[in-house]
Amino acid sequence: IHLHRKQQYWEAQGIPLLKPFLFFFYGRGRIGTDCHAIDIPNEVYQRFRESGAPLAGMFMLSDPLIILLDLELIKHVLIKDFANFSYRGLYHNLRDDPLMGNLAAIDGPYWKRLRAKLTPSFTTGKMKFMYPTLIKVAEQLPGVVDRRLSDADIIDVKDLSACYTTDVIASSTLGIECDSLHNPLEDFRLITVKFFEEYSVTRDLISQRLPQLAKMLHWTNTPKVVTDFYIKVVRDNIAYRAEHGIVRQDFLQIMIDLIKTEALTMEEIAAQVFVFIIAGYETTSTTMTNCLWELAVNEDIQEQVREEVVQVMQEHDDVLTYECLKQMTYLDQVLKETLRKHPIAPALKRVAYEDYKVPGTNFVIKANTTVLIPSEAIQHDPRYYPEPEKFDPLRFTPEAMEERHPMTFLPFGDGPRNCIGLRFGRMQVLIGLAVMLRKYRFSVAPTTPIPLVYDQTILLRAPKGKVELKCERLVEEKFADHIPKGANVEVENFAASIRERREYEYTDGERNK
Ligand code: HEM
Repeated sequence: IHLHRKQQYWEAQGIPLLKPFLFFFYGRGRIGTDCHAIDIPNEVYQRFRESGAPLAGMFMLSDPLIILLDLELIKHVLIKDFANFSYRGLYHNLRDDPLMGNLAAIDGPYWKRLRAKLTPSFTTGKMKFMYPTLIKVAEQLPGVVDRRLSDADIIDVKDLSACYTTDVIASSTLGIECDSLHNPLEDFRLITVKFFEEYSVTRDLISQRLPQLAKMLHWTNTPKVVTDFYIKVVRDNIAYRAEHGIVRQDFLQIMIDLIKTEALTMEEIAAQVFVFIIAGYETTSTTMTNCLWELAVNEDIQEQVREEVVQVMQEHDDVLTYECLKQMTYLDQVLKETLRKHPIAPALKRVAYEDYKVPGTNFVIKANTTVLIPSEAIQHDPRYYPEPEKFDPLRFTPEAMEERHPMTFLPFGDGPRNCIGLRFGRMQVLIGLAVMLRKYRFSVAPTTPIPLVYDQTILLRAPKGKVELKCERLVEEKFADHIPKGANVEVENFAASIRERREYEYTDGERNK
């Protein structure tokens, strides 16, 4: 009877519904093990996208879930009628899990106030200010890569990107120089990894659907050791700065300044620091990994982007300035195409605050209904991106972008609740890529996963296991410039002999296995 009533919810309105196979089960196996949480919503999108209906339905456990199909309706939900869709409806249990009192998880007036206070810390001006901090970390990359290449010509770009991102974020958020690039067992990195390792997609989905029960059971999303670590680091850091009169230009300082006008507790401050690290870590490191993977698979595109990086840097005395990044337009297109093909968040989530009549129709989205914007499915829709599995940065020339509806590209979400760290995340990835491509050539190794296999156990889209690529150090252009004409041949021969030797050692190593 319950199921029947629920199904009537859709049928009464004529909304297309993906009917469950049995009760509320779709017969696709266990979410988080056999399939990814986004697989069924993606199926709804694919099945009904040409039905003419602006939205379609399915069940998540026993609750109706709406999948938006129409781009104009998506624009209404994210931007024009945001006032009715400002809630994300994530589970939080602040009594047992104070770090979940963060900007991404909270809703309502507290979110609105906090977002307004934090937004000024992500302006272009603030990014320029943070730029040297990022460059300082990025400059360590070649040394680290060389060291890792000393006994193999294969590198796990996933691990490398994760270490780089951890160091950038620790330094720009808390002013901590954590150096996990040189020491991957650094506390800060291990604690961040622990958060992701202990995360359970099943527990998260159940707690979002049944928050009261989850609270009664004291369910938390953050392991206690992670909570204790962050609260201690933030408390010690604030006390140290106060004692020594230190004022730094990082995110923690912005929070310290906020205490003057907002009654924020230590837990609330730690929660914001925590979300910048958690939201910034997996997203940026995975984007960098995916991009290097695509460039290894598409070597012609890699050559083209490297040419741009080298040329722009030469115009700036071989220094990677902030202005360089703005001039590297092809690199930016490559990044956009990476985020189009591999969006880290495969869907955006909003909850209707009040009943909402879909403009131009008689459909009503009832209050408290969860609405999903299936960004990954949209970004793979051949109507907007022909041959969606092809990696083609030319889709993102200004002219090509102008021709598409803005809601066809949503890797950072959109509207007042979009990604607050968008500029910071982009800058971080672009710097990392420019530094790496300037010095190294990446190609497919026998151990490279093709295609990329996504991890089913997390809500984000990230590759499973290692992402190993063959990596070859390039001849230093500066060095080549300074040698007499004709001697270039010698340099090339030298480089070729190194390549050959590496090739030999690699195949030899493989044979010996
Ligand atoms: C390539 C990198 C990144 C990607 C792809 C990404 C993607 C996203 C997406 C899709 C959302 C949800 C937007 C929506 O619902 O409309 C989001 C929210 C958020 N992101 Fe990012 N992000 C990235 C980097 C960062 C960084 C570096 C930070 C912090 C410094 C950050 C902090 C946040 C926060 C705090 C939110 C929640 C905002 C709110 O609810 O008001 N992100 N991000």
